[in-house]
Amino acid sequence: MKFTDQLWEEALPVYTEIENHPFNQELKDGTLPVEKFQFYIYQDSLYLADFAKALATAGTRAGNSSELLEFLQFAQNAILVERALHIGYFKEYDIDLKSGKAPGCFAYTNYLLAASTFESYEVAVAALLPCFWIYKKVGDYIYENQAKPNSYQNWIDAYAGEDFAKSVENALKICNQLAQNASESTKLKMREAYLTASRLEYVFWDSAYRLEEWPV
Ligand SMILES: Cc1ncc(CO)c(N)n1
Repeated sequence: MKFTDQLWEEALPVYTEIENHPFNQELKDGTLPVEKFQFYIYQDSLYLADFAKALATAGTRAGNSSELLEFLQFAQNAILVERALHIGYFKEYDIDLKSGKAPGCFAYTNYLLAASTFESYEVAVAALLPCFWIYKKVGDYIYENQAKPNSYQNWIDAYAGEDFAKSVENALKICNQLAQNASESTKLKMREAYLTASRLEYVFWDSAYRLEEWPV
């Protein structure tokens, strides 16, 4: 059994909650209120800017230049997706750019930045993996079950598409290679990091669905 299969099995209850979350169910059915999607897109633009930094940072800690290159490409891609959001959705919706990160986005981005900086490279990679893998699974699930036409088609196509699938495959491969050479204690930390980041993926969607605000 691959290490990533073990990760998937352990975090499956979290993934199931993500798939069943009203945000993703309504996105799939095309009934998600546009206000919630706008909130999500704005939060996601803030997320992607930090995600790119976390990816580049993890890359600098890789043991070889091919993994460094892979992570720099992931980082570049996150920046390009962030820009595309601005060119596309930000123009389409009149998004308020001033409110800043809601607590859910804040928790997730800061976790990824901290993990990529202060944890071992192996643990950093495990923390970054759910961003790829969960989005791929959610994208495929929605694509296969979606109502047509769907006003969120661009978003669905981005994550169910082949380019994103390639990145996910590469991230999984790196994670499995690292686990093969890792100690038991490192693998335990990798599993914890994967689970934590999976939970934060849930928190991020839930935050958007609730239009989350700081309590004070
Ligand atoms: C919150 C979140 N996680 C993962 C991705 C995919 O990179 C994204 N765009 N946003």
